Amino acid sequence: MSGAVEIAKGIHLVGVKDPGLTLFDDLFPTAFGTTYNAFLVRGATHTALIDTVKGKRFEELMDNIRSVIDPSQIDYIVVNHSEPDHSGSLAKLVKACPQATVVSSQAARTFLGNQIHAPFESKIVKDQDTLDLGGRTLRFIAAPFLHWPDTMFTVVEGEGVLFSCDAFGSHYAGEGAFADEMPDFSGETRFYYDCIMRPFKDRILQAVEKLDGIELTLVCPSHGPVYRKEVRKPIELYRKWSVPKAGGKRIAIFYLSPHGNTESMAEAVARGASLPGVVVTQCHINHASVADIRDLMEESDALIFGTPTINRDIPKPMWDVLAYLSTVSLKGNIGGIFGSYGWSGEACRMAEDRLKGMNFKLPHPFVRTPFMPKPEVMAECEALGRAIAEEVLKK
Ligand SMILES: Cc1cc2nc3c(=O)[nH]c(=O)nc-3n(C[C@H](O)[C@H](O)[C@H](O)COP(=O)(O)O)c2cc1C
Repeated sequence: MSGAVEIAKGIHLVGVKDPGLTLFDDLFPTAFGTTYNAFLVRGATHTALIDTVKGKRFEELMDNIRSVIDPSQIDYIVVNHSEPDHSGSLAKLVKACPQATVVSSQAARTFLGNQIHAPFESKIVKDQDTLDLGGRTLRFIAAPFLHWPDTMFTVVEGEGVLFSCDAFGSHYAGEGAFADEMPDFSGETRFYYDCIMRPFKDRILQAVEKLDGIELTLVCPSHGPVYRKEVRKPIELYRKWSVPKAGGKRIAIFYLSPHGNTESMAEAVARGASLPGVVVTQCHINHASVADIRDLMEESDALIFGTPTINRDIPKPMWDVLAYLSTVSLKGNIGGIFGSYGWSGEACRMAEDRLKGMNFKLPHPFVRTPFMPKPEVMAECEALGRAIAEEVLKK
């Protein structure tokens, strides 16, 4: 239902739209569906297809390609990233175009080998390598971890056409091909960044810097609309969202406390951590938004978690907070744990396992106590806070 659209002379958008999709990757809600963008780039002598579409939509991709050229004329299939929403049609495509060479990073080639258990012609490219299509040259720009280790951008040299893979994308299946033809979808661009790109802020800044010297005319992400006006806008937004906030040393204490005991311990931890030069924030997780919690995680040099034991477990709201750790770009990996319990007290050990699993350094053993903390336990909580603050100040 999508059809091919010529977005520049000899460059066609041949991907497909999926406006009915409500949940992407079984993980992220998509209120406006999505698109799987693929692009046909024709030179005087050779033709390249940039990315494919998800496997179930292969026939529509082929129809779109056929409306422009005979698929047997495709010489190269560039895989900017091997995730199946972009490479899922590759196995069928290499059968349909046996003369085509698959061009990718080494990492993508390895991942494709684990997805397509059949041989295919392959060419590995590195950062800044080029590929001649006859009067038109593709340049490859390594962009690792945007958002998989294999990712690269492809640029049509001298024409400023950037195929940016998942970077700058949006789950938004609007009418037409271009961003300026559609209602404002900037909320979807931000949501996409938060869901997919946010854990890789350092890598984003490195990749965006590589685009600085290129005069861009079109920015073509692999999801959502293509930018032909204000083409630098999504790139500059990525830079803005990824630059670390300036400021002194910060420690955040996340806790919840049905009966107030863990809260008392949190106050003692905060007292201990409040050394000169350290700003301590106590965050009752049920009184903060997810966005606030994730921002606080990213701004803080150390994260301390206070959790009671409920039904022999960490209570779900705290598990959720511990899960956010893998969805943000952490500034530091210093941590601590404390909490009250009644009779079995499993939660602190579980939280410790989670933090160790995330490579956290724990300068002080966790502090836990049955029910109401005694003065000596409060002193231990202060010592925990102080040990963490001292560790933060060393950095
Ligand atoms: C619904 C519920 C279930 C609980 N289950 C456990 C448990 O399995 N093991 C345990 O050691 N304590 C359990 N407790 C006791 C709490 O951990 C204890 O009351 C603790 O002091 C609560 O900390 P808080 O005052 O910070 O809320 C449970 C408490 C509640 C309310």
